[in-house]
Amino acid sequence: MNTVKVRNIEIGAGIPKICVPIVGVTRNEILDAAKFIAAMGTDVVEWRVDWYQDVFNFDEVEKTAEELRKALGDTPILFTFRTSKEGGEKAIKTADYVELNSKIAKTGYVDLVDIEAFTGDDAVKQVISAAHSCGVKVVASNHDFDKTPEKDEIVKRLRKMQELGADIPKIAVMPQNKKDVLTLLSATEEMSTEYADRPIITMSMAGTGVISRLCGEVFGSSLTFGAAGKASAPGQMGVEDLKTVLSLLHKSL
Ligand SMILES: O=C1C[C@@](O)(C(=O)O)C[C@@H](O)[C@@H]1O
Repeated sequence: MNTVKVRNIEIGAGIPKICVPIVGVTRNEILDAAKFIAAMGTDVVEWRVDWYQDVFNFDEVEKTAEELRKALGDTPILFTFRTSKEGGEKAIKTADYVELNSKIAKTGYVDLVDIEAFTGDDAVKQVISAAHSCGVKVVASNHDFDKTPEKDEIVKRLRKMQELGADIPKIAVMPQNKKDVLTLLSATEEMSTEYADRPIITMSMAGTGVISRLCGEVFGSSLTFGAAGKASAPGQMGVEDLKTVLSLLHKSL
């Protein structure tokens, strides 16, 4: 199993890494959140840029990214535009989405970019190759905020992300009952032991799915999202509690 190294964090090795999202609307809100998170300490920060009011002005995005990098020191930054069709705040034209992700990768201010895997294979490959050409890693993602697909379908999507060349395949699904959480965990176990040659990230959302955000080290998910202030998705636990649970489990494994 290959791991993914970003700055001094090795995703896929040992205890699952904690990623804290920033969902500020203004530059000040974003930087205040960054300072708060930096003081608290986390493995990775996700900038959910779809929340940012100036996201369609790419020069402003770059300026904010530069400030964000300063505020976060050496903490790796994951840059994510979550589109409205996958549960995010805004819609974006595919050409702009590719341009935004490619441009931000080139700045050197971010370490990872998130590309929604079902944007279209050409667009996904374009972002992956732009990111890789400047040493930026790619998380390919897929979200279902209504339901949990069958196990085979979840595995199929994760495998497709790997085949497209993403460094880290990721899927977030909504459980309608407890069995759906088992389906997600079972797909995670199967993908990570039988098919993946790289780290993967999976989660079952909301309260019913919260267990899946804690047991990644057992079933094969390498990173978990935790909230510091406003959560970016249902079911995210506070970072301090998350750290406690992950380390308790780690000690007993
Ligand atoms: O893809 C994900 C996972 C997530 O949706 C979650 O359920 O924790 C939170 C998002 O901010 C992130 O981009």
